[in-house]
Amino acid sequence: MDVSLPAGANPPAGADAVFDAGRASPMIAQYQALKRAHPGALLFFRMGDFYELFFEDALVAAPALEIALTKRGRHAGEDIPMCGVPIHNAELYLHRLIRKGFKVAICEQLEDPAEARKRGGKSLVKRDVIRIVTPGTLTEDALLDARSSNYLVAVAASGGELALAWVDISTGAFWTEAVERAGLPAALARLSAGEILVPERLFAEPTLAGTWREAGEAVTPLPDASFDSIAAERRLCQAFKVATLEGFGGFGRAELAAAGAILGYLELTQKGLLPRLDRPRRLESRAVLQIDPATRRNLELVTSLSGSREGSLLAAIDRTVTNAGGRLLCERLSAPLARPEPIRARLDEVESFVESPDRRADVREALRRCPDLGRALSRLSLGRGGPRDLLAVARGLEQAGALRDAIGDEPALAGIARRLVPLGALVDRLVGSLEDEVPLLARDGGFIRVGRHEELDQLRNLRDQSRRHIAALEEHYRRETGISSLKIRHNNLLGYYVEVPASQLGKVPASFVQRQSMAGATRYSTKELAELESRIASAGDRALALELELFESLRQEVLAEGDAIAVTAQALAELDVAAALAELAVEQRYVRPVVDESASFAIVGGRHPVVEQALARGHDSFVANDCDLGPSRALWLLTGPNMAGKSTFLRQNALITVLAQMGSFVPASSARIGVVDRLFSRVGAADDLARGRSTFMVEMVETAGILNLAGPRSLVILDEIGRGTATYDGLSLAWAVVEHLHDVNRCRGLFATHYHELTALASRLERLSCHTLRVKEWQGQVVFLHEVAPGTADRSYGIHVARLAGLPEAVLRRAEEVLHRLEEGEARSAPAKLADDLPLFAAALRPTSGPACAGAEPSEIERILEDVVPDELTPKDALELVYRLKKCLVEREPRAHIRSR
Ligand SMILES: Nc1ncnc2c1ncn2[C@@H]1O[C@H](COP(=O)(O)OP(=O)(O)OP(=O)(O)O)[C@@H](O)[C@H]1O
Repeated sequence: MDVSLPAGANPPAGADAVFDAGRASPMIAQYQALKRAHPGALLFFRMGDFYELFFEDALVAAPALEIALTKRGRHAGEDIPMCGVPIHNAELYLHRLIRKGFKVAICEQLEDPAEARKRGGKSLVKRDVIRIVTPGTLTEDALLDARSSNYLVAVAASGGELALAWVDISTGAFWTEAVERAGLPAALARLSAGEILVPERLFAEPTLAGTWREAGEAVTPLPDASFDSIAAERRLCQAFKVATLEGFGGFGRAELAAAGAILGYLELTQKGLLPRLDRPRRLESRAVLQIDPATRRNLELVTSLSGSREGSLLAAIDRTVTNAGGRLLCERLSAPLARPEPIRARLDEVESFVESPDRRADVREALRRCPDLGRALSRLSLGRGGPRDLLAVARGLEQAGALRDAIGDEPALAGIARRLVPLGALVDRLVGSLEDEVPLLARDGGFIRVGRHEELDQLRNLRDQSRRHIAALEEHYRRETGISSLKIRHNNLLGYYVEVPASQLGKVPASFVQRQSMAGATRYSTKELAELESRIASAGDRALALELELFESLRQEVLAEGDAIAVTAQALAELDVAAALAELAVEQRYVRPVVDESASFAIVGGRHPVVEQALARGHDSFVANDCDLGPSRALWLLTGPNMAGKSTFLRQNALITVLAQMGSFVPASSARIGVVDRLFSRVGAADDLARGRSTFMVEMVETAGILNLAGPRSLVILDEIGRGTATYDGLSLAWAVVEHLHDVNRCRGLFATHYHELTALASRLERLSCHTLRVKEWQGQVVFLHEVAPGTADRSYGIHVARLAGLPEAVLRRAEEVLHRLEEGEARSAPAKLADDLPLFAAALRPTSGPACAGAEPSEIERILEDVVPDELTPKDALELVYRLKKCLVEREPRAHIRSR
């Protein structure tokens, strides 16, 4: 959509006190004072029907908004740069600026210019900032994504503890969580916050620099004083009108500090107005499945690698019918649980809907009629709501009552049913007071039902009759003057006026007072018209004022039930998610998983939820596979040709775990999962050039994170570790990583590799077993069966895949020739012996018997080794020796660093 503002659309200069030359004019002084009070935000300075931006703000905002940069008046001998946006579609521009990471202070006129004029000729209109719009404090539908939560997060530290607090002010959800340092990136990635408040001291800590970088634009550093835990306690007590926080559960100092910082920031940005918030609740870190940012990205849980929702797991499983349900599904997918009991409770809810299709259909039908209760309530609480929000509350509550009846006495849904509070009296009052169709903004009037309020009805009649009087007056003037084309019109400048075309001017009576003459017509005022106008205006104004009063009293009635409405909104969302997951389960043939405290991981007939649906669209079917990572075979080494389905298999098991632990049925014929506490996945490789990390570096950083954090309850998915470097470095690293996972981390895991040499490890590591993806060679073609079976792959068929990809035939033939020779050489080097040759260095240093090594003369490496007396080497000598040998190898035998497959 083109939202650029034509240069001429700015209001004329001089509409308010002037921006004049020389000293700061009163207007500039007012502007500059407001600007100084709100550093770090662009100032939207209200002037009539526009928000204007001046000086530096104009220079920054004009290109960001793609609107014309103009100038207005002069200051200190220079033109003042300016740009502006019309208020009627200011939200559009705000949206653009917020998206680009700006914060915007909205400065309004606090009085009518006429009132200012009454104080004397050049008096300034009073203005002040009424709100600072920041990415974490949005409430408007136009600025928010309807189907994802928008969190404002604060991170705080106290006495060595670290904690988070977060709110979604568009629904009032308020949480705290104590986190370990190592768990901070995972917690922040889970929340995917719109804005993260960080004390300057933490922001400057070098060990956290990577975390803040990861969060990017969202981070807002604030003075350390904003995170004072004593002040925080006071703030929380005030906000929730309690004398002590004891009843809220035991918050740590850092949690208090973070929660207090959030309240402080809300007060600052909302200018003292606090939205309705739930009482803060503590989330225990161990209650949720820990998923670090890289794993989250790799598994494409809520967005695909390209950043869009399309292609993600969320898009594949979302069958919710309300926005609130969509948000809750997204939250649950981002934060699956790590305790079997609450998972089972969620699964019970889903199962009850799977088993009763009729109830499911009825509930989903009723939910479709449910507006976004939570967001409507939040706007009303901040004074930003309108009649449509009141009506949304009424309709939502009405449906809540209907849904409670539809659920009946189903035991699995009793917990939800109890929280659906229909508030019948409030609904009756709202529905009785409001028209069926109401305007968005209260100031537009016309939303209170006719017949509801006697005085209002009288005023409206008066106003509407007056309008009929205008029509009658027009008719009267036409007859009296004989000017049939005479019209009575209205604009903001002249009010009501009579317009006569130029050709008829001779017939205009003397009593008409000329106001404005234009090319084709002349405009007049008359005494009768002025009187009528004043009657219309006063009746209209009084009617509107009365309607606004009635709106305010309805708003207060709604807010008085705010907590009950918020609870109902949450219950409706939970109902939507349960019914939607049941719909998905039936549609996609998912089964209820068993999630318990055991150490099992037994998936029978597992499928990849996203790939399966994609294949189905092309009428292809997905080949189901089993995966059993029970205690005696917790680690699988998966080999198989390119394109055989290794990555798909790895991911599907991680995704089945996520689905099971978020409380969803899973794509399998049966699944038993001993609850997983941390999920790690390193799949694929991408450069992170922006952060100066190469592909290999990214791979190693992520692998380091896994080896340091994975424990016996973790599930680790590793795909092609080590492929980003020279063969032997890569193989050695992969080798050592598998050993570490097996011996030290002792986690459940799947490790896919093209280093077939690694399969030799199975004979030494008791819980490691080898599996492969089967292929069939048929008439010179390779057929991928996508079946996982015990065993190892003998070839990678990389050249076959390259042929499918369209590499030139000459290149393919040459590659086949090289492969043949390399394989001949490899056969003679007996790589399987590697397993017996630990430590690894010995294996890596043994000269290969490829063509480049086949000389009769002893090689340089052999000569060096001949001179070495191992017992006389210091550790430093040994290390230098390794470097020397390695250098020789690279100089003499670059081919050894080509991957041989
Ligand atoms: N179980 C399956 N059933 C049907 N099709 C599958 C299955 N698994 C994978 N595929 C198809 O095969 C394609 C390749 O799968 P995948 O990327 O997992 O292979 P890979 O073995 O990891 O390949 P590479 O080693 O080249 O990375 C997928 O895009 C998918 O379309």
